[in-house]
Amino acid sequence: MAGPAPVVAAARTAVARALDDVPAGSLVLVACSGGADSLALAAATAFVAERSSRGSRGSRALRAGAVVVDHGLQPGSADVAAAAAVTCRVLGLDPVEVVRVDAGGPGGPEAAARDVRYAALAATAQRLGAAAVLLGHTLDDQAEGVLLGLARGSGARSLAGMAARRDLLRRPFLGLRRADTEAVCAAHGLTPWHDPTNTPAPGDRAAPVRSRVRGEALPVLEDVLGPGVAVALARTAALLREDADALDALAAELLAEAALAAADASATGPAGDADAPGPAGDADTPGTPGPADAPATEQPPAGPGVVLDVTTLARALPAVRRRALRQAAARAGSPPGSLTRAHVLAVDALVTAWHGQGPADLPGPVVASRACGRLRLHPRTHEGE
Ligand SMILES: Nc1ncnc2c1ncn2[C@@H]1O[C@H](COP(=O)(O)OP(=O)(O)OP(=O)(O)O)[C@@H](O)[C@H]1O
Repeated sequence: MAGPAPVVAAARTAVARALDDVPAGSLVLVACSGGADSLALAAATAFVAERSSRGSRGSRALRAGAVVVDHGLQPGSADVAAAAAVTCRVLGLDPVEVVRVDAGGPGGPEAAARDVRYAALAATAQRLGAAAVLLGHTLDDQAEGVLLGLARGSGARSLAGMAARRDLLRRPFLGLRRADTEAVCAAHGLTPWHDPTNTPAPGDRAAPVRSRVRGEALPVLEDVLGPGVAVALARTAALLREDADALDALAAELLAEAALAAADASATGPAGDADAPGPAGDADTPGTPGPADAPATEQPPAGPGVVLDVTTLARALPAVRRRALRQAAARAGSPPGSLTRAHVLAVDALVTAWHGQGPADLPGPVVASRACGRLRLHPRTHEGE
């Protein structure tokens, strides 16, 4: 007997690999919108769970269910969600839950819907005791995100795109194309729902920007640069993920080292010699602490927050140091998504271009200030400090 179509087999293999560390007996949940990607994922996951039950002495090795989130943003969304849930049950997934959310939060409709969706998926997984939540993002989704990130001037972490695994979340289809998931659905006789906002009319400036990247920008790039642009963008994400992971690890080490050095210095008394401004107009001189003439009244930073040794920070490479400062700001209470490069450079200048400038204001609100060879990042108090 002929086996499944190659694309069906590829989808099943991708799901099985994504779940290879999930303990026997676990429940895994497919996040299903009813679109082609997540319906194909539901079909592949149902197969993998069913097959896992055959080789495990009667007890099901894996249980697979589904969560359908109804954002209530479009007329008929409840019907779309109900239809997706029915299809998931027919495929053999159990339990299947429809979760209604209120997507009217801040940040624009797309961002708000995404935030409440992820929160609903996490809450449902916790309530049902699921070991993993599977998402249907494909290589094309990854490529679109990288292109958007490039156009917005993002750094390596953002260009690294979506992780194949992060906490409970798994994205088995990052190596599959959107056309593959359509083909998997067709092979199973499934009719996916096509979200009308995903296919806006050309030039529709009111359409979600990601849909326009998908429908207009990427096709133009493929036309000009040749086919393979999406694959190349996804490869960029994979390469930068390795780089960003390495740099983040180095930055975390630097942060720990700089915090330890600051604590050691505190234990041995105020430094008092590293904070006099350098020569006037010398703001770009990197990493050169000024002469030992700090005002006698200056005290080392006190109170809560993150305290770091400036000399340790100044020795590091800019890419590592600026990441460490970003991590420090986040630790002090700055929402990472709100920290711009300008914010990070302002804190970096306190380390490498010190000329007695005042504190740097960061989102949170958090304040970064330098005194006695130490950099302190802390939540702004109501006294305005
Ligand atoms: N309403 C929803 N309910 C549950 N999961 C969802 C929902 N919307 C999206 N997801 C999950 O997030 C993934 C990516 O979402 P995105 O909005 O990019 O969907 P998409 O590209 O339209 O995918 P699909 O074809 O699966 O709808 C989906 O494949 C699915 O796993």
